[in-house]
Amino acid sequence: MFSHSIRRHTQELIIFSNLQVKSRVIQAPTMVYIHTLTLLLLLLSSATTQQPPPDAVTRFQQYLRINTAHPHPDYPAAVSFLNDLAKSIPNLQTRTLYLTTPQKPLLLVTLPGSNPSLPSVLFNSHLDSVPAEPSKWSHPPLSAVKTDDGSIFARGAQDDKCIAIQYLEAIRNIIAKDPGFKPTRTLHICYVPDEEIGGFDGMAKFVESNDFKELNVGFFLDEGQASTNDEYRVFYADRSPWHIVIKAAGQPGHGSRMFDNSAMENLMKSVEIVSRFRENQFDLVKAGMLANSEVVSANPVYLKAGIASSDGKFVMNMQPSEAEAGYDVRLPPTVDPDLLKKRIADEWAPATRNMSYHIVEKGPLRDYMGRPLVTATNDSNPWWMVFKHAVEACGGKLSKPEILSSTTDARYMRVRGIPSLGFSPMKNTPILLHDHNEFLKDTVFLEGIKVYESIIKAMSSFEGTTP
Ligand SMILES: CSCC[C@H](NC=O)C(=O)O
Ligand SMILES: [Zn+2]
Ligand SMILES: [Zn+2]
Repeated sequence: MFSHSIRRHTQELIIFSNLQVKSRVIQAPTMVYIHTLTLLLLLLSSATTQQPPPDAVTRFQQYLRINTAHPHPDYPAAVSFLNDLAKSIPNLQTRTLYLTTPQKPLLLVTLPGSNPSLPSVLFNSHLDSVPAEPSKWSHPPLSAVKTDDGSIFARGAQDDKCIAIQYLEAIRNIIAKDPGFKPTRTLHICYVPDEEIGGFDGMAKFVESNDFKELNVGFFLDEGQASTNDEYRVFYADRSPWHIVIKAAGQPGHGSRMFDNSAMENLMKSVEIVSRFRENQFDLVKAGMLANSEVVSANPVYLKAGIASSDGKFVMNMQPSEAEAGYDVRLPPTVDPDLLKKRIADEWAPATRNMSYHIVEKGPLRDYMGRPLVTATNDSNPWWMVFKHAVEACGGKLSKPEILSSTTDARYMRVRGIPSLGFSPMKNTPILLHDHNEFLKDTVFLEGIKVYESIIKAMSSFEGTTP
């Protein structure tokens, strides 16, 4: 029912966009003139826009210069660029889907396989980036400037515009070397909006659509993170985000009075308790017992209290009757969510201290069978074996598979039982996602293309049976 209404909505939007050109009656000689002019314009525009720039690194820089940072990402411009790029590669088909508004398109690129009845392989890259603070950067975040040592500075260089271009360049290279190349399984690439803000208008809508169901996806490859050493990192799960707001109510009164049960006192006791929990979790990491992404993180992100005065400051001689704190909490798939909920109710926000709380679970914790959202990285998962061998076949080394600290759109696949890995081939690279001065070296970017060539060939031509 739900997916039907999305589909209808999508079709309406497509029809709407086809009706943009207004019709009117034109005389015949004028018509010929207009046709010639149109043809000339078309030829000119294909010469200027269809022609890809000369090399992969330049194409990467061009993509980085399109502003897809929140809060105003220019998705149509990014999709138009990627669509042109895909169209410059033989055999690639493209489709633009509108799952919500015309401002949030999703681009689907397809390399058809010779046996379309086999489950397909889907590679993903999100179109959006987090914002940047230009004054804190050594080069403007949209400049994609390449310094003498080959470092390309731009917001999105690592997260995740590199993989967007690497996928296409890898296919370009495969076909250039072997023009008759046709994979067994169909390979799709999707470019989705809004991952950085939860994917609710992006991947979450896409997986509900008939367009997605028709792809019959058997394996999903998404973004990962850079590694600071010589091995590539690979991720088999994400932590799940909870946004928790803790509220305290309490006795108001004159700023000079001492009394029990003020809202601020109640909230601050909570803040201390959460901080202690955070410290205990972090100690496990510092002691080397667990990785960062294997513990629960609970980071305070805002505090709100006080009575505003007319000059925009706070009234200092009033103790407020309400106070609240916001937390970004991340749960690894190994943690029992009910135990954490009990801890929150009993310790972080006890009703006995006039506290209340609200948890927004920003994603599922279990798949449709009630299993934790993890992808097997052993020989029970043939996709894992093919992936691993493909990376090794081109000389790459993989470090021990990890849980990702943050959250990606892969959770929308794992919840459907689709095996999914997170991987961005960036080694010997500082981890700069969401940081100032995000950059990627041209040599690392180009080496990543070679890795994807190997992965794409192996995964799309894998003929074995899959669970
Ligand atoms: C609420 S889901 C947010 C997803 C986001 N992804 C990347 O940073 C993250 O914060 O991990
Ligand atoms: Zn990302
Ligand atoms: Zn990100």
